[in-house]
Amino acid sequence: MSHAVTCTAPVNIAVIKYWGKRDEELILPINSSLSGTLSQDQLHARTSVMARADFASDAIWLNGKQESIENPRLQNCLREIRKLAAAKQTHQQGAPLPTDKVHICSVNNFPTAAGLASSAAGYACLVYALAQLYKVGDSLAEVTKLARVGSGSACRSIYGGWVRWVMGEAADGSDSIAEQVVDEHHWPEIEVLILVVSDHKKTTSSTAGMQTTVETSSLVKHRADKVVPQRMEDIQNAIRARDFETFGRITMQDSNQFHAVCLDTYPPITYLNDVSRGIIDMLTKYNAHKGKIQAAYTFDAGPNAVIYLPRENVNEVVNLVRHFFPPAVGAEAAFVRGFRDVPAAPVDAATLQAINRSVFADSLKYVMHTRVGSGPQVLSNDADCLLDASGNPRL
Ligand SMILES: Nc1ncnc2c1ncn2[C@@H]1O[C@H](COP(=O)(O)OP(=O)(O)OP(=O)(O)O)[C@@H](O)[C@H]1O
Ligand SMILES: C[C@@](O)(CCOP(=O)(O)OP(=O)(O)O)CC(=O)O
Repeated sequence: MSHAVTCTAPVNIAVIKYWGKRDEELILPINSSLSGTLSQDQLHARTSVMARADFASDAIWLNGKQESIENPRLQNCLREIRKLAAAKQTHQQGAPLPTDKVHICSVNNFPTAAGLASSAAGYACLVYALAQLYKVGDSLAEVTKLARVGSGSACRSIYGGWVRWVMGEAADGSDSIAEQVVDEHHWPEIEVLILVVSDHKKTTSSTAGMQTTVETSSLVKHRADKVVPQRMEDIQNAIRARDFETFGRITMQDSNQFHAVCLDTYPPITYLNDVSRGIIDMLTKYNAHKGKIQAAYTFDAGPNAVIYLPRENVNEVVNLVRHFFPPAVGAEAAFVRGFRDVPAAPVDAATLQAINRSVFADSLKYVMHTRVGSGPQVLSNDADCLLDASGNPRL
């Protein structure tokens, strides 16, 4: 008898950053964090899981290639989910036995490990699918804890909309969970641009980087204890009130502080490059020229910019990007990709004059235009399964 489930899960991009653990094994953070979940129409992981008593061993295929199942993060997820299934004895309700082996097959519809939060979508998708398979998915709070032991930021991808990860206090991690603040329908005016910077040499992984920060930075303690708690309050109020001015200011300040803390790490960590700094400069001058925040940038552990902005500003900002960070000649057609067309148009001379910076051609790979979207979904059509009847990846 075989059991199989296929799910999709979204990427999330934090506006209050998670950076630093108080427990490496359980993945418990030193501060709470908050993110927007991005639409799965543009970015998602899709994962099929199948359990059978006669599989020789657990196995995983990622983007068409078999990977080691011994990855400790993966092992943590499998162990915790089986523990839960055994405790709840869900096999008596038709779920596989916790001792059955599982085959896992996953694909991302976007580049893996390119700083687009693939690990967040990947682990969220994996544990969400396993939770359905073992029939332990009733409490989403529990599922967020399972995702957390795969990758901290993954716990926020279990919900759509705007999501907070409450750091918790318990040593066993029982209260370190993600919760939805508001769903994806609350603030539909907000859209998202991801400016994918051409240079994708991954410098320092988030896991290693934040460990060195906690060991060496004195600023990070101040950030976690004194700055983030108030920002968490303020940004949640801003989201509830759909107050973009406050939301945008806190988003940019928190990104800036995260990168300041990286620089305060010894040896220092630099994730931003000249293109990233150029984007910050352009948006800072643009916002100043307009006299209010029109678009808010945030950067994770890499040079790519994520811009949260109201729909009414999307055309102008995309055309500013086309002006100051133009694609190579001939690459214009697929430069902006997303859920609707953003027509190329000249930006008015006064705005260009106010920004007054040199053009940085061929510095971006492409711009992904997306929005805030829903949490993980179960795909119930057999044709969506990535594994064939005998548990091998479908070609
Ligand atoms: N669909 C998936 N299923 C399971 N694991 C995945 C999946 N996608 C990515 N991963 C895991 O995440 C790793 C990539 O994570 P990494 O942190 O290097 O990149 P990223 O998540 O794109 O970047 P960042 O976390 O800095 O935004 C992969 O090597 C793999 O172990
Ligand atoms: C900068 C960040 O994107 C860091 C994400 O770190 P990870 O969740 O990738 O780290 P691990 O828990 O070690 O897997 C900020 C954020 O998403 O909050």
